Amino acid sequence: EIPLKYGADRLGKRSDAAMQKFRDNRLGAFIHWGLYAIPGGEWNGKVYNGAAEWLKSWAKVPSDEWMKLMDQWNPQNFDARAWAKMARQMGVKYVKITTKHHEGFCLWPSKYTKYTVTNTPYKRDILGELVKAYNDEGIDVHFYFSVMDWSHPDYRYDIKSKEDEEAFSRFLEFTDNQLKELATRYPTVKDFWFDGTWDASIKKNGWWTAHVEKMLKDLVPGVTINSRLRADDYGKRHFDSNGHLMGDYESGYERRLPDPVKDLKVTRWDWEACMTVPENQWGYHKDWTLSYVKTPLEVLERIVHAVSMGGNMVVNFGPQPDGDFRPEEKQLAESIGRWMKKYGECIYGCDYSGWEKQAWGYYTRKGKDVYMVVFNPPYSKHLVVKTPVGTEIVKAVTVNGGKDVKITETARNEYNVDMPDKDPGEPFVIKLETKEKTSETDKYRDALT
Ligand SMILES: Cc1ccc([C@@H]2N[C@@H](C)[C@@H](O)[C@H]2O)cc1
Repeated sequence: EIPLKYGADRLGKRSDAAMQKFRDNRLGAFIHWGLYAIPGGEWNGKVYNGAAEWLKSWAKVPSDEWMKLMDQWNPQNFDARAWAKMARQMGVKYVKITTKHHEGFCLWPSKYTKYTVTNTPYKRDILGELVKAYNDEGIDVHFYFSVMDWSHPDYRYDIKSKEDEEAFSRFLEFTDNQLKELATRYPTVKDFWFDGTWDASIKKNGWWTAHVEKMLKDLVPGVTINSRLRADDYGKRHFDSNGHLMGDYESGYERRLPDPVKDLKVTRWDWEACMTVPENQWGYHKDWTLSYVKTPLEVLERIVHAVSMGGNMVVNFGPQPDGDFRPEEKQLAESIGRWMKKYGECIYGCDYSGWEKQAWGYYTRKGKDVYMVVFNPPYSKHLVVKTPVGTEIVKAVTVNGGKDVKITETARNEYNVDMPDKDPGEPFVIKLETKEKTSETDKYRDALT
């Protein structure tokens, strides 16, 4: 291994209670809310089909013109308690909120910039109201923070001169101040999820990313930090130059998931995926017909897929400029919540099973219990299960029904699990109780080939 000053400061998964809670939460929601919600993807009469929160970039709007949107920031239908109730009903255990996205507009009254909610007709501390409302519902709050800040004159994409160096040094101090402000104003924050850290300017300042991780962990004991913040001595990001994960969990699975067969390496570390419901809209876009919009079942499958590989899943919501949610997102939350109420025990506190994936769906595991989450019932009416060597199935029951399900041993470490008598008409869950195999001898003979 090569010596590093700013590489991973820990090998292996964190094992403290705060990280266990992060892991057990499993299902989160993203809130992308900022000035970009006002134009909603349209500028000067032209609708752009790129990500709505990047409209300033697509339409090449100068920052001072873009920030004039603050005069229109007045979300009269914003109700933090209603947002928190919707999150509880969806069954999310945490919410990640964009405190400041690339545009530089702050949802909290930062004293380090004029681009905040204070200087809008609305005035109120939206972030503070959301932190309280979510926490009151027993929901953890995570802060999304974009290091790249299009509104700040000292931001630099690269460091090519002494002037760049001096400006960027001022920018890093400004960023430190905002992060300290967030950590001290909202001490119940459980996580910082950094974005906007891919530019050369950050890669050349790996030391600063290590300093931010340490500063926040000193200010908020137990807080978790995503790998995307981190660059090492050589500008290597997420995994340091020795291949060790930096931060507390990998945060590279944005709008994509690891393959359940080819990418099993991810089960060795903690990771969290995040996803959009349309193809690529994080912020509010007025026209969702411009790309495919995932159905609740397609969102659910991604949630289960992530948990089956020992990861978390964060489903994105882009609130409207008036502070309410679009009907499609309310329906999604309601639909996922209905499923979680019945079957959520296969998600919360669950992890990778170590069992070989089958076509009918995904496994998750909690202790000695293995859950079968069935998305694709087979014409054979038998769900094939292959247990690891030394493990046998004692019992199978339906979750949310408690009915026994017949299991037939078909070969060594192979079983047919019957489908429930009545087709649930939706993805359903069977809980397998397992135990270590008592005897190694059995009636099966391997072929001689
Ligand atoms: C190329 C690109 C850069 C940044 C993003 C941001 N990361 C997501 C989590 C959103 O915040 C999106 O704006 C997406 C694509």
